[in-house]
Amino acid sequence: MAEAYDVVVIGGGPGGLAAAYGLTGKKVLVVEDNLWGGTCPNFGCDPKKMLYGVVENVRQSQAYAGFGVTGASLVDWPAMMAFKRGYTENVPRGTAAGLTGAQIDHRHAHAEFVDAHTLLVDGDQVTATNIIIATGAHAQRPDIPGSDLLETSTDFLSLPDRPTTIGFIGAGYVAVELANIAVTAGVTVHIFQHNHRLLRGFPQAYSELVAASLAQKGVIWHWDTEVTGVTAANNGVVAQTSAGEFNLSHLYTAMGRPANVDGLHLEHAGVALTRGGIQVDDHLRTSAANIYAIGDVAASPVPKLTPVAGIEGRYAAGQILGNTDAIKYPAIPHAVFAGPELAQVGRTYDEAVAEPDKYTVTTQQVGKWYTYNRVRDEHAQVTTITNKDSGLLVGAIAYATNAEELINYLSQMISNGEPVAKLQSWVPVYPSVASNLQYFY
Ligand SMILES: Cc1cc2nc3c(=O)[nH]c(=O)nc-3n(C[C@H](O)[C@H](O)[C@H](O)COP(=O)(O)OP(=O)(O)OC[C@H]3O[C@@H](n4cnc5c(N)ncnc54)[C@H](O)[C@@H]3O)c2cc1C
Ligand SMILES: NC(=O)c1ccc[n+]([C@@H]2O[C@H](COP(=O)([O-])OP(=O)(O)OC[C@H]3O[C@@H](n4cnc5c(N)ncnc54)[C@H](O)[C@@H]3O)[C@@H](O)[C@H]2O)c1
Repeated sequence: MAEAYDVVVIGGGPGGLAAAYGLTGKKVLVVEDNLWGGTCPNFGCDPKKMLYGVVENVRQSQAYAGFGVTGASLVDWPAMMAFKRGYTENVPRGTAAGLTGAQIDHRHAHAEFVDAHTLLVDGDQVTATNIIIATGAHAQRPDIPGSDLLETSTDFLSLPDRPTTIGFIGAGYVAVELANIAVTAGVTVHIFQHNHRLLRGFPQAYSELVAASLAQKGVIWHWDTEVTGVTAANNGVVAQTSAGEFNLSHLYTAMGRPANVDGLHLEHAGVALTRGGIQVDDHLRTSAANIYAIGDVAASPVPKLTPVAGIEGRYAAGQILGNTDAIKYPAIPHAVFAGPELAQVGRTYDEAVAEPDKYTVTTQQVGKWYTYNRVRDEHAQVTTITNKDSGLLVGAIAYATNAEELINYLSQMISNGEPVAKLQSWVPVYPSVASNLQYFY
């Protein structure tokens, strides 16, 4: 007989785990067919930022050359990867142990739908009143000859030895962040982008600062370039492109991350797809009333990030426990770890300049300010967007060393609707990222 649960969660990443831990009092099963913890701690944010920490130290140390630091600062690739593995290799076991400790049933197995209340979990039938789909996303592959020779960010993040020459198809988050790690470590890096725009979600002027910084570090940009095919070579691959042929040790696809829906048999449960993933309403309910979709797999109108998957997981759990409010997202900050970081939150630059009667947009070159001068960050730049009626901060963009921390503070002020006057009665450590806040707007 099929085992019966109140809720089955498909996917043991940040979204699925947040949902499972939020379902207090329910009989829950979590099913994961790869590594417990999902993309972020195994193949995404966390290992990426460990490598970033190493190369940021090199970049910052180089910035002080002639200002008190002498001698070459270089990346030892195998040691950097061993440092990363020291963290990642404990993630799956630790995550599964957490579920055991919380007495949440979990199975390392593949799940697929039989109908809206029944799943096949590695061949066993399991029934559930509610099902939460939290299956994440995967790297898109272009439809070109030799596509199977392309590697992904997951392969990059476990490269045991430093490659000589690599390429990325695409100029979004993944390509920019991994190219920065590689080029700072002494690798020759090519980026092939089919148009002339990187980091689409950020204001163009800011994205171009990142492009210029990467070019200065040695990244070779190939704008308006299509990769048309890939063939195997002795020491790697040859990329055929509209700009000619390139011999590369590795070529990575970084063209976006479509939803993981293959093999789920959503059609058996009446769950509809749309552009961007599984169609959900403002309660994260799919077209099947008892089934929710959260995180990267859901076509919810928010960036696909770990904190978003967490918010959506906790929200879906709350719905199953009886809450009926529509989901309301707070201001969601995001950052590209590009050495230095480009980060933003809230109302976007393009939205604000389109409504000059409503918003004041203030851009300041802050490289000569004490805070940025002391970290040798001469190109630092910050834009704030305020609402003309209320005077409140509604958006911000920063390109600076530790921009992610600056944006975290500004994000808190936006979410809480705090006026700048509130900063007068707040005492941050001086000098620090926070001690500048009142001067930005
Ligand atoms: C290189 C890289 C860097 C990133 N850096 C950042 C960052 O700095 N900050 C940030 O906020 N976000 C970052 N992200 C995005 C972040 O990793 C995702 O937004 C987050 O992991 C989404 O969580 P999720 O639970 O929705 O999906 P996932 O973490 O992908 O988890 C889904 C899980 O479901 C499992 N699964 C899929 N199908 C089935 C099935 N049929 N049966 C059972 N299990 C299944 C998968 O194996 C996977 O473990 C990065 C992503 C990448 C690739
Ligand atoms: N720091 C972070 O928060 C972080 C880091 C990495 C990934 N992520 C998440 O992962 C998602 C996926 O990242 P991504 O970089 O794969 O996608 P992306 O959507 O950020 O960028 C995709 C890039 O590929 C380009 N592209 C698309 N088709 C192409 C083609 N045929 N030829 C050449 N270029 C092509 C696009 O123009 C774009 O520049 C992000 O949107 C984000 O949600 C977040």
